[in-house]
Amino acid sequence: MDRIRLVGGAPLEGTVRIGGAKNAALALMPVALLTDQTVRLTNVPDLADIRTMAALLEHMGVGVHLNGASTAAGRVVALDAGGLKETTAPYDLVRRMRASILVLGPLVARHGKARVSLPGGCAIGTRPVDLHLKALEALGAEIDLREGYVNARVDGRLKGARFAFSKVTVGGTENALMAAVLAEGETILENVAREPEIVDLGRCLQSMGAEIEGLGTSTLRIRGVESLGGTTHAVVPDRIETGTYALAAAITRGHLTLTGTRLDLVESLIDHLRRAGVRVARAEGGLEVDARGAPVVGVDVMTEPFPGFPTDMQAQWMALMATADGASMITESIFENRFMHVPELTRMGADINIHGGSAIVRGVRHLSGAPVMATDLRASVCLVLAGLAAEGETIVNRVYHLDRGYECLEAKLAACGASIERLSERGAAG
Ligand SMILES: CC(=O)N[C@H]1[C@@H](OP(=O)(O)OP(=O)(O)OC[C@H]2O[C@@H](n3ccc(=O)[nH]c3=O)[C@H](O)[C@@H]2O)O[C@H](CO)[C@@H](O)[C@@H]1O
Ligand SMILES: C=C(OP(=O)(O)O)C(=O)O
Repeated sequence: MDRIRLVGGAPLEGTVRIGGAKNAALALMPVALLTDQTVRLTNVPDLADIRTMAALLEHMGVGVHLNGASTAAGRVVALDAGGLKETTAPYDLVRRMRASILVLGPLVARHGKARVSLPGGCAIGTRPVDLHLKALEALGAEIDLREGYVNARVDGRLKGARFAFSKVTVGGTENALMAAVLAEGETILENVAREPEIVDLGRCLQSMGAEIEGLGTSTLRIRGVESLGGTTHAVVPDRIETGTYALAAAITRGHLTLTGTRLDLVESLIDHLRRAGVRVARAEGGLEVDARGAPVVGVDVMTEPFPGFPTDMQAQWMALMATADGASMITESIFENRFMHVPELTRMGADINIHGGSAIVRGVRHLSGAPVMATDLRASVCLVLAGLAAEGETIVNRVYHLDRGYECLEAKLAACGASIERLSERGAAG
């Protein structure tokens, strides 16, 4: 299994190009199931999760064409569901990636049936999909759970309805939205997620002929149409990749320009960074993060649905706070088990205590490099950030987590002066 070797201490300096958002692309790819015309996505990141979604769609008979290697403008993926032959998402593919559940809404809306393996929990929490199912039932789908699978069917079309989510859910909103666009009549979805990935999904659907009002607000009004056409759509920039590199600049007290991204996607994070003492400014095609000479101070955060501070940035923020002046409290309100990075950061010399859903972090003068391992994507990248700031060598194990969400992580960091390399299975640099 590959590992990442880092030697910390160098302030990063340079430019990083931010790719398209993994979490937007994972919702946009199943959109192809809603039409028999071609859906062409640009700015698609080259990531393990994208390949898993491509494999799942191919298994169903969707033609998936990647334009080869990544280019400066990201990958183009063309999806064609004209020859769909299968409406089952098998356990073997779903267990590799929870976002596979996003095929459920489109399948039942356009093909009247779907059999999708229940994704189950993962390292960060139990992560039920009850609200996805309730929303689809409200639209008239008959759903039963058997042998670990969700079986959904409807005779004819789904029917528009009013449904209020009891809790804000990104995936639940995406599934309901993709189902409602082909339902008969009007659907009103209340208390929906407002994440930029939902807005991106909605805009893509609109470009295919869907009638949606309220994108970016907590109520969506959808007038169902009989069919949707093809489209070409550019995936929104990845705000979590943006935030991660912003914190790489901050934790190394360096200076990075991030291109291909937008400040409005990361406002809450930027607000917290500025309060910590880091300078952030809009730059041509992106933003500039300057922490040179900054005495980074402790700032509390609480994770919340967008536009609040993202749970997917909580671990990286903790790495920064571990090296800040003073103490901070980090409260995780979305997932019940998202502090797995704490014991590993502690092994690197961080001073962190967990009290229920909050962690008290007391900044230390120096972290020290160590062999570390994490059980999820953002926890793993938080250890990379800690390693960039630590004295000595850090080895991050289980790199496959990083490959789910960060394209060319080592190359992007090395180009800005980090001492970082990937060690292949046999220990040679690769
Ligand atoms: C592929 C993707 O886009 N993943 C993101 C998505 O995950 P995902 O869509 O799985 O996260 P949700 O927004 O659905 O989860 C939010 C909370 O709602 C709960 N819940 C969710 C659905 C449901 O039916 N019942 C229920 O109780 C979850 O357990 C969690 O506590 O949003 C999360 C929250 O911003 C991010 O951390 C993930 O990176
Ligand atoms: C939690 C994440 O992804 P997923 O929902 O696919 O597990 C993430 O991107 O941080």
